[in-house]
Amino acid sequence: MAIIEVRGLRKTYGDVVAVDHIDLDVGEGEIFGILGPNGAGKTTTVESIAGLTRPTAGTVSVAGIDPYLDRVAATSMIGVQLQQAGLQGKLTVKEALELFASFYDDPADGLELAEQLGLGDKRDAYYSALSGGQQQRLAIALALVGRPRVALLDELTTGLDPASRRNVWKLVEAARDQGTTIVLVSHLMPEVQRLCDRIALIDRGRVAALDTPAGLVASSSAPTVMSFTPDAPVDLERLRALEGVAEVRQRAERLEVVADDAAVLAVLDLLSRSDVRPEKLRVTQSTLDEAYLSLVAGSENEEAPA
Ligand SMILES: Nc1ncnc2c1ncn2[C@@H]1O[C@H](COP(=O)(O)OP(=O)(O)OP(=O)(O)O)[C@@H](O)[C@H]1O
Repeated sequence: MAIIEVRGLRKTYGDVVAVDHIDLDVGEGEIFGILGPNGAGKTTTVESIAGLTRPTAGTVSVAGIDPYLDRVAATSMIGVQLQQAGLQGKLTVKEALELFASFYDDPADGLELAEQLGLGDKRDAYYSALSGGQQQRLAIALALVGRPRVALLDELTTGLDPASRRNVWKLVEAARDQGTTIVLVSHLMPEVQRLCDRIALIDRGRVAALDTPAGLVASSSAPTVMSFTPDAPVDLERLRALEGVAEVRQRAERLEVVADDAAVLAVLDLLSRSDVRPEKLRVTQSTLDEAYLSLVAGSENEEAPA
């Protein structure tokens, strides 16, 4: 069942069309990822789902309410981590967690959450005295402290160190296991691949693709590359003639065969019938990174994710 329904969402700022016409359904209990180039409209979409911005056209429903019009219900149901938390500098970590917990009926233990995010020794520190990464971890804690039905996490771990990133991933998974539906924006492919059940790829204000991480990889045109050292001469023309083989390259004593997934077995079969052993065989499947780049190819925006 969809807990978030976005229909025909459009948002313009003067002449700038931030979101063009977006339809999305996010199922209850899902971790749903939003990917896309800088300026594609991801934050605007998340802010619309949070009810923080008024759509120019279209509708947003979160558990049956309009989050822009019904602010009271939205605040008690949705936790939001924005790129700019905009907290008062003279609020301590503990005070901020207590304040945000007070918006919800059944909040988690804020200090325990702070501990899990490595902020245990910063409980009495002012927000303004935290480092950028610490402020970001606090923003994640504030989004999750209410055990909200829906958590919206924008640029989840951008700028966090690898250990903190893994802690955040565990927390996000734990929140989902406790029933929170999560929408996250990220530029980090390993993060999206590990966490997300489905991904919407947003490009120039529209949904360019929507699938599971594996589905996106499979549907992209990014190829598989087989690389091996043959122990005997290979008839390269016969290899090139196989269906699904796009290219055969000789790299010193190694051969690289660029092919679609289905052709891999045909290549191995031909080698076997020719009595050639493919030594040190490596098959590099296309990654989500490559799928992303092939799906947004042609975008006027040159910027790509890290
Ligand atoms: N308040 C605003 N006023 C004017 N233009 C805006 C405003 N907010 C966003 N935009 C424009 O709308 C477009 C989409 O912005 P948005 O922040 O949604 O992109 P994004 O996909 O989140 O980008 P990023 O990955 O860089 O965070 C951009 O062209 C941006 O300049």
